[in-house]
Amino acid sequence: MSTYGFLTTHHPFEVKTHKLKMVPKQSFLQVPKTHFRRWACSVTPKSNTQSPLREVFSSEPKQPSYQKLDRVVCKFGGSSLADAGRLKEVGKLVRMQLEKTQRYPVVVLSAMGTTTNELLQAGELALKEGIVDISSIRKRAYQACEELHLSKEDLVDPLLTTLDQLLLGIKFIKELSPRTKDYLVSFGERLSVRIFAAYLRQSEGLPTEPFDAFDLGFVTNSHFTNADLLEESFSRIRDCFERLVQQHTLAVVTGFIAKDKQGNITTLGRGGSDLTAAALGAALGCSEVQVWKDVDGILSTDPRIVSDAIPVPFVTFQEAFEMAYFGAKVLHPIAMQPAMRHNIPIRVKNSYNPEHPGTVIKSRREHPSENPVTAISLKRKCHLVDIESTRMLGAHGFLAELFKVFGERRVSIDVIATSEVSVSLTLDPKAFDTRDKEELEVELSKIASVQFSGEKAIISLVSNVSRSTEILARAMQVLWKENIDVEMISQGASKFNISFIVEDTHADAAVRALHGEFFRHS
Ligand SMILES: Nc1ncnc2c1ncn2[C@@H]1O[C@H](COP(=O)(O)OP(=O)(O)O)[C@@H](O)[C@H]1O
Ligand SMILES: N[C@@H](CC(=O)OP(=O)(O)O)C(=O)O
Repeated sequence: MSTYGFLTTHHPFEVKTHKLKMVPKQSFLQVPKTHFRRWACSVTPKSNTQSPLREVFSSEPKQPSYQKLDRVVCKFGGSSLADAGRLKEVGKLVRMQLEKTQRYPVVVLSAMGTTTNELLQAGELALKEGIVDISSIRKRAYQACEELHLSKEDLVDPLLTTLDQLLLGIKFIKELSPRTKDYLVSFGERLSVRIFAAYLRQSEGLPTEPFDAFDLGFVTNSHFTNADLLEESFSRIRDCFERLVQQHTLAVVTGFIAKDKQGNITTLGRGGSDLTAAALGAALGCSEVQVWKDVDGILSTDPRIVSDAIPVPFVTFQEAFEMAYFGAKVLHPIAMQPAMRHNIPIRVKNSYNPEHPGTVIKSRREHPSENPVTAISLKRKCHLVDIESTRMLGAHGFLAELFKVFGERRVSIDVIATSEVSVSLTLDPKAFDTRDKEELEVELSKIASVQFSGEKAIISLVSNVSRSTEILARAMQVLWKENIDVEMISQGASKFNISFIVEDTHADAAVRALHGEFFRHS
């Protein structure tokens, strides 16, 4: 076999033609044929797609029509806010920013430490065991208040009492809907901004005010647990900021949460505070959005797999998006969207090592990178679905019907490989539940024979795809030596990504081997 076509897609798309790309034979000569089983075809993003990403990644950056604020947005995630000691450190970083720019930054906070997970666990416990227990959340909030010399009665008790009542409600009604989950997890961010703003005001003497993002114009649709920010949010945020936040006020805003048009609290998906920060930066025309984490910026791969992963000084918005979408937990995938549209750089910094320059994310690379691979990301526990048409449909009709089934259930496809009548694709198990899976199986089996297999991993090389021959040859050599079978291979329509599907049990070894190959001399 000497011709192959490749693609990746996660946008809504239409299939145009099976445009196969020639790949020189010699690049695969040393790799046994059995090494790959699935190949991908070329898919073109649909021009009238509703996807917000489509608009972002196809359009030129817009210049804000309003006056640029020389303010920066500083977002601190849960890993930077584990306890009172960390809140003090973050306070120093905020002061440093103020001294540097002589302007108050806009601060965005996530929930402290692992509060969001604990809130979700408390919800499950109330639902399944009828036990209402917020002790870990109360303990963290009380300890922070005590160590920062703040009054817990005024600051956190009202919220904790409401949280207790909510869990009692879950216990008795025996229901924990996505809407209730969003209300439940919102307590994490609402607690942290109140504590931190009070600390900055009381101990640092700064004119600080806490704000819930929904009071500052953040409005979403009603897709609870993973809501989309509505376009009108941007003008609303500007208006609310002008009305509610004085020039001499340091606003501390909740990340992650918003409200829908009916007034229900919604959330922007796990890790969504990054998006809150980017949206604020875009709406207010800030000069930079800083995202403070517990690592020295975006690293060449997940440091929990490769302990000597190295910081990547520069990535483009598209590269950062590909990384985040394909599993790099460091940034929320959609966070790049507003920043890119308004051409606002995002800087990823380490709150534990503030001197380190971190990573800058911008529109364009000034100098081409020497390394063909920018970073490697990993998305685990994916489903691989093999679908073969059982009807006499042409490729267009078959694929159209197929994608309608996924589209109607809002299940997005990560990686796909097609021939005229058979398709292999991967699905993120977090994007659908057992009922969705059953429904998908029923609907798909009306037009095709379907086989789901779980426990697969997508390894993505975020890379310069114009060097794909070299990248593929080197990657395949390495995986072959490690005896790792590649079940599917796909080259991004975006031109920034080459993905391999392997057994989940081989994922760590594959990432280590690939990292060794592409970052050995860095
Ligand atoms: N490529 C990567 N670069 C940096 N960090 C990564 C990468 N992949 C995974 N991570 C993980 O992401 C974590 C930071 O993201 P997260 O915990 O969401 O931060 P925060 O809670 O501060 O927003 C790091 O501690 C690291 O373990
Ligand atoms: N607290 C939310 C939102 C968030 O963005 O968190 P973090 O910044 O810690 O990833 C979560 O845990 O998902």
